[in-house]
Amino acid sequence: MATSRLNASFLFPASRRLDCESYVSLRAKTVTIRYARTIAAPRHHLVRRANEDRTLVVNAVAVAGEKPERSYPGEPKGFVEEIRFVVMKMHPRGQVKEGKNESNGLVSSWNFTIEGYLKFLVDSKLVFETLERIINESTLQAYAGLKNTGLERTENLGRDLEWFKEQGYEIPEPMAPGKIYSQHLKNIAEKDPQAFICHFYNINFGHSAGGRMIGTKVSEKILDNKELEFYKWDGQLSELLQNLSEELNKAAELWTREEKNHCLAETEISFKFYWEIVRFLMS
Ligand code: HEM
Repeated sequence: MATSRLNASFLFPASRRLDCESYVSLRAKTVTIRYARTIAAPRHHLVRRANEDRTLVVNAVAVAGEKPERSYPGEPKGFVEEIRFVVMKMHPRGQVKEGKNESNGLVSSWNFTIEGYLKFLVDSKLVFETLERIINESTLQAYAGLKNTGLERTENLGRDLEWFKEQGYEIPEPMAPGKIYSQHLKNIAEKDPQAFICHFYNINFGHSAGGRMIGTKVSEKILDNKELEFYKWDGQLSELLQNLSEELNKAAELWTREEKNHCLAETEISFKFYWEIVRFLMS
């Protein structure tokens, strides 16, 4: 019999007494158990830790001959890799190759205009602003590690828009795609942290990947290679992203498989909503 590390999490009704052993024999491995309100912690020799955030970590004994649970693409590397896998499948193939300079794909054929780019920047600012305000003002434990990641973009975008204004351009008001996305974020922020965190991941990582690639092309084609603040970060971007990945993986460790799947399912909404903003760049 072997004892192995855990990745499964399990929500059980506070009213029911937990029968560790029967659960363990179903799943084997170590199990994280979250519960909604204080209950008598199950007195069982398998309980390793009962902490303030109402999580019990249990070492379970693997049952001989038990089939391993279904694993999800990316799962062994952590939950962020799972979301990444889902969102990458939503990208048309050419887009990713283009990002790696392997093809002259979709974005290269777009005829950028300052007018379209300004709409894109204004709506992006509204979305980042909403995302960042929610995280900063929320008292939800799930968002605690997402404050001050160094990836915040609102102020930088504000400086860029100021620069365009100084150049004599009129800054448009936010349009429907930005307003709709922002409203969606507000709607889910308090009641659905798994969905909200999906957007948090996609917006931050999407901007640092495809977003930067698009920014470079816009800059070359219509801004005389001017590098905007939107694409500048204090410190190493790779490090900031790595830190955020770790925080997101940590948050997701407390989720049930159903909650993780719910987060993954939100990816499609995130991609669609942000895509509507990216579309301002096509003309
Ligand atoms: C024209 C539109 C887009 C282009 C050209 C594009 C391009 C790219 C490229 C080149 C990568 C890097 C792939 C790699 O390193 O293997 C990437 C990654 C990614 N994209 Fe997009 N993308 C676009 C739209 C979107 C949208 C609408 C979203 C969702 C909000 C999104 C979210 C992401 C995410 C989350 C990643 C993973 C980043 C990482 O793990 O570092 N992308 N995209």
